[in-house]
Amino acid sequence: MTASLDHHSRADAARLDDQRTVSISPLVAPSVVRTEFAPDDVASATVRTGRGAAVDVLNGTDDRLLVVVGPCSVHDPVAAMDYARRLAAKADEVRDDLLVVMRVYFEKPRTTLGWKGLLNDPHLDGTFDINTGLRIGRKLLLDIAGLGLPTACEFLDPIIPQYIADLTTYGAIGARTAASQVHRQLSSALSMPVGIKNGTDGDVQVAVDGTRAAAASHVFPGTDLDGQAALIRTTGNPDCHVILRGGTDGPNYDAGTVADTNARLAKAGLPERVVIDASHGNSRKDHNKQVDVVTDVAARIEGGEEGIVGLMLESFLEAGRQNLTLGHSDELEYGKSITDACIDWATTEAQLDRLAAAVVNRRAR
Ligand SMILES: O=C[C@H](O)[C@H](O)COP(=O)(O)O
Ligand SMILES: C=C(OP(=O)(O)O)C(=O)O
Repeated sequence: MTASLDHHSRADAARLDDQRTVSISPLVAPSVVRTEFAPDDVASATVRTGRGAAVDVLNGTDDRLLVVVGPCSVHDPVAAMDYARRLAAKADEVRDDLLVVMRVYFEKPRTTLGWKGLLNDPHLDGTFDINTGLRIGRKLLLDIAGLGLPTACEFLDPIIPQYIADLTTYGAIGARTAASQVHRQLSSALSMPVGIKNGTDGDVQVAVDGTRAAAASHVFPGTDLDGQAALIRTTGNPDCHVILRGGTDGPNYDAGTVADTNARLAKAGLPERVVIDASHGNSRKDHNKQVDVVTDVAARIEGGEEGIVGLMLESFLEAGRQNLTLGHSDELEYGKSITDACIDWATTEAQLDRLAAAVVNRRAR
């Protein structure tokens, strides 16, 4: 546009623009980061096999439960790998009954303000070294895939998937972006199953609508692997589904809401299946209440309730949460969340055992 403007118009346009932009600097291209951290055969097989298994569980051709479990956010790659090694061993132990996928969440959608995740501020000090964050994040996904453990990410910024989506087995669209057309279009392009959360106010229809929109084909502006602006044309994603996460009015993991959600999905011509998030509005952000959710849902599953295909848990090495003071990450307690409170490792193992037993008991019915 600017090239066709005369000298006066260009000067005028410059005065109209960049009134609040402090600086614009280069972002490393996705292809560069992908080349630096390329998947080997083991990592590729983890993602390919994990995605296929997740689709089978969602479609009911695999009778296991999908369990997406891990920290609310990753802030320390060393602790994340420590957790991943334990989870990989546990996942192997329960593999006949559960498909375990580790939450490796790098992007945090904030209610107002706060640390926005490892990709945005990897040094936890407000320096926003995103070029390093993208490399740290991708390397972590690669290292976890190398353990044979599939990973899940929330996708928030529409540019980010080009850097990490190829290593991701399960994607999520959060409660704050479920209504966003940008995120629905993005979901329609993603090569993995994507769970779309109900709204923070508890509105389930927004997630049903999002699932329907993401199943359709779209054409939208995005970026290609070289970081160039590009037009993206998609097929639509048939593996999207609703995640019930509760809301400001309280929990929504009850059988009535599950049945109502599945009825809404059927009415929209979509598969009747939901994932239940034991945390967030369903635990009223009290990590201990996640155990109540698992206990209740496990009993219902083994009792024959249909339509629940998976659960999501927020879990880390240590229980609870701690506050981050930017620039003082050396003061943080190892293995404890700096965003939402999590259940600890021992409690996590017990919940996985309980869910595995529910699947065994359901089979025995
Ligand atoms: O899952 C994480 C949080 O619930 C979400 O990012 C919102 O966090 P906030 O309300 O602390 O900003
Ligand atoms: C931000 C998250 O959840 P929600 O969108 O449900 O608040 C999350 O799962 O990390």
